[in-house]
Amino acid sequence: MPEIETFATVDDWADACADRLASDLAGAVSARGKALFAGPGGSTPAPVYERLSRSDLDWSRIAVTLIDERYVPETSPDSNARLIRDVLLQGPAAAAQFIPLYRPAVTVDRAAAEAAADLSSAGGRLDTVLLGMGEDGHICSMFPGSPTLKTLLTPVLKPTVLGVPPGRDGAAPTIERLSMNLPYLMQAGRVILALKGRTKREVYEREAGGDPRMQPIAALLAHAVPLDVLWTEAN
Ligand SMILES: O=C1O[C@H](COP(=O)(O)O)[C@@H](O)[C@H](O)[C@H]1O
Repeated sequence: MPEIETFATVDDWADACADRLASDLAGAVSARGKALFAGPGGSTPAPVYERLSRSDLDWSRIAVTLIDERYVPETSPDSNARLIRDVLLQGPAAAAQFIPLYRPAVTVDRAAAEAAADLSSAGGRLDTVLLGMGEDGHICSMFPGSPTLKTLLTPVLKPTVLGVPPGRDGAAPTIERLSMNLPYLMQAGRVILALKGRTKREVYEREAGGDPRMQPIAALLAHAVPLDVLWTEAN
């Protein structure tokens, strides 16, 4: 299990996350002339996105996407794309290409297939990833106990984006979603799991010892995802 790196303040934690992402993106641009980044939605990433958006990078060579999304248009307050546009794709970072997962389509599965094709055209392999985790242990839209979890956590499939139906009997997720699968994280250059608050640390430590077929955190550890875990107690 990777060491949990502890930061005294949210500022220190967000600086460290943003510095590592910026360093990975700069390295990829320098080595290949382009870079691909994927990040989460939710309440965690805003201070990291604010800092990253101010990084001195050749943003015109960087493509930005999401690790997961609710199946809603950007006009919805639940849209992860909206967070990315409002917080990350500002200032110098406005020059980046944005590849949304959501697009209007006949079904969420069709939208997922189109998003996967667009990502493949952009190079496919993620140079660096920012990952959040819910207090129920979900990462991306891999919800413990949900019907699509087993497929999302299957390590031998190709990296792709899948449609995620709502859980049964009101279980999470409450609406349709799109999610990268585990192989997408396995082929990334680096995955930074950004955790805030004591509860999330406890969930991470508990889930790490779980069954990799059922617990997303256990799957990250079992399948050699190149993981940094950065935590601050402050919420
Ligand atoms: O549903 C989601 O939640 C997780 C965690 O969100 P947080 O509010 O606890 O930070 C997030 O990583 C994911 O991208 C999002 O779709």
